[in-house]
Amino acid sequence: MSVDLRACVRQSRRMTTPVNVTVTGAAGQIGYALLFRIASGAMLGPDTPVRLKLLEIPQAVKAAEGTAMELDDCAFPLLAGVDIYDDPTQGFAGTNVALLVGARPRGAGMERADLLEANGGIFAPQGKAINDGAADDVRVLVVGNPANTNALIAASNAPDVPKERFTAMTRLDHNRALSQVAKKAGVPVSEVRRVTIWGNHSASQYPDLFHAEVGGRPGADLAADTAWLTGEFIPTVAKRGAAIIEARGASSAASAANAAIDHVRDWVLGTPEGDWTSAGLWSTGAYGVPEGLVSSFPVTSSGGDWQLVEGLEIDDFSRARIDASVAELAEEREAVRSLGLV
Ligand SMILES: NC(=O)c1ccc[n+]([C@@H]2O[C@H](COP(=O)([O-])OP(=O)(O)OC[C@H]3O[C@@H](n4cnc5c(N)ncnc54)[C@H](O)[C@@H]3O)[C@@H](O)[C@H]2O)c1
Ligand SMILES: O=C(O)C[C@H](O)C(=O)O
Repeated sequence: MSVDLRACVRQSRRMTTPVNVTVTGAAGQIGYALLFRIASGAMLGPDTPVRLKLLEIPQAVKAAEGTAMELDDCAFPLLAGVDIYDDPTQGFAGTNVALLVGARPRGAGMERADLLEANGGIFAPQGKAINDGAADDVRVLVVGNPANTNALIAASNAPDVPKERFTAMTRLDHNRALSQVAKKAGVPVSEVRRVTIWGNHSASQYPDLFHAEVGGRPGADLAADTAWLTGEFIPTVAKRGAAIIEARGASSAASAANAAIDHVRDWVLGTPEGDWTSAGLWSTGAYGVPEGLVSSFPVTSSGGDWQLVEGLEIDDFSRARIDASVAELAEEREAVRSLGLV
């Protein structure tokens, strides 16, 4: 019998029933930065036991076993067990939270969309396995790139799971925007609220300050510095992934894992009063984004569900940028249609 995830979290606190969390790509860079924090309680709260289900390709199972040994060695009080699979059907059986990280990262000079063909094929079978075997309350976060379109592929292959349970990660972009704004304004990150990432997790994304509040002042005051907005802020946030690959020689890992934790924690436990965050959601047509694209929107969460922040005024400057990113999402959807993935 299925149970609602929030009820499961509440029940876990009383009875130690673990929440099943599947992490794909568990032996990868992000997996290594993610698993220990999930097991410590950072994602589902300090009283909720978790059972980790690690899904890897056969060649990486041994490395995943090493990570599982280290998880054991941490003696996390909340960790009820770790199982390792190389078969999606088993990896997603009974799962309540699925973090789809496993996919190839881009290298220097590539765009995330260049990964569509290499990675797209991973998400159709995983969507089917989630459809057939996950718990009825399953919540899915796609991290593997191109994240929005991979979420679209997974959701399209899971016809029995409500579309709103499939999300793509733009929380890293959101957090990057918070930091850039805080630095510019000389305020702590905690004083930056209601920033929005619109569109695709790609260089076309639009980080929007026009509804933000920064140090108690309207974000529009900062955005009025057009040279900074268009010459620094937007490109710095949108191209940060490439800048990190260039500097580190590998794509972001700890910050991506942190963003995944933030995303799921807020989804399950709720967003703070008076603020919102950004997440890639299946569009129902809001803000002119065509239905059935997975696009980033401003969202709050309560009761274990995302709610779109509605009624924001979108001026011509923002409209053009949202439209450009959404057009890219539509192109990616056409590309995966032609590959037969949706
Ligand atoms: N959305 C975001 O903000 C964001 C941020 C950072 C990275 N990413 C993406 O996350 C993905 C993972 O990045 P990484 O740095 O951990 O890469 P990585 O190469 O270090 O690890 C990827 C892991 O996935 C595994 N894998 C591959 N195919 C799999 C499959 N079918 N099932 C299960 N596991 C599979 C690999 O064996 C490997 O261990 C990349 O696509 C990267 O671009 C997204
Ligand atoms: O940019 C990448 O390819 C990795 C990731 O999506 C990021 O934003 O850091």
